[in-house]
Amino acid sequence: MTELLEVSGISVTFDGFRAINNLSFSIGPAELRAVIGPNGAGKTTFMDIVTGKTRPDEGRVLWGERSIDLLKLDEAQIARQGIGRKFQRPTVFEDQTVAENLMMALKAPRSPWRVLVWKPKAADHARVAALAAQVGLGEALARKSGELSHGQKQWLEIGMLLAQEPRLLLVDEPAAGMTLAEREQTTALLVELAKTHAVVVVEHDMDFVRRLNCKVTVLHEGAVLAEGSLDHVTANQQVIDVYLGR
Ligand SMILES: Nc1ncnc2c1ncn2[C@@H]1O[C@H](COP(=O)(O)OP(=O)(O)OP(=O)(O)O)[C@@H](O)[C@H]1O
Repeated sequence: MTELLEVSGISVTFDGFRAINNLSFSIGPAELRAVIGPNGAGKTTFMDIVTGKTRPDEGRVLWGERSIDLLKLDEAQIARQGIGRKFQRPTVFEDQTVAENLMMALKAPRSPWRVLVWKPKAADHARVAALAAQVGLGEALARKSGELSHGQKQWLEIGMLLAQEPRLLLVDEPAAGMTLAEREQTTALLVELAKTHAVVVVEHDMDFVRRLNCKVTVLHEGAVLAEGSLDHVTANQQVIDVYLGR
């Protein structure tokens, strides 16, 4: 398949409530996509399904050139396939420096006994410096993460995700709580990343979505209500009724 991720006809019911209802979604290997929709539309549940946290009752989730069936894999296996998720609240280790946080996130040996004896090599330090530069923290390598601004912590976390070499990044409300300057830098970072990755951004801030200048998927009641450019979806009367016009 030419898409990196292809989700078709998924549904999930919680205690009789259909949170996802015959949802289909696909994204290419170098594509930026914004997912918007009212509270309870199913955005989080959709990401939970892609990352293996929630199992759909029906439907398919296929991944990569070999159309791997992600529904057969557990969360850790899906992450290893190259799917990274960034939650809204940053979870960096505040007592560690930027460099230390990035080093911990590198694709180093993970078996318990090897981790104990693992010593970063010159190439690992170079990779950490490159990751920091990529997310705009090149000058902040030695700073304690707890001292960073909210926006910088978000970028550090994106850097830690990138350290795992994902092909798809799922990013939840990256602009929340950011200053205008930080939002602009975040836009530039996501646009740049999407030249070489699939990037799905869940966001409520419509100004931020407009600046992303990408295809938009509108979810409502667990299904795709509209898809296309932001101008296209915001002209859709149903989208206005259920989301924009509130
Ligand atoms: N584990 C669960 N058990 C029961 N209901 C759930 C569960 N998870 C989600 N839901 C329900 O499914 C619906 C979709 O929720 P979801 O969190 O995916 O929406 P969302 O679009 O992410 O909303 P928001 O913008 O508020 O984050 C909601 O009505 C929610 O209450």
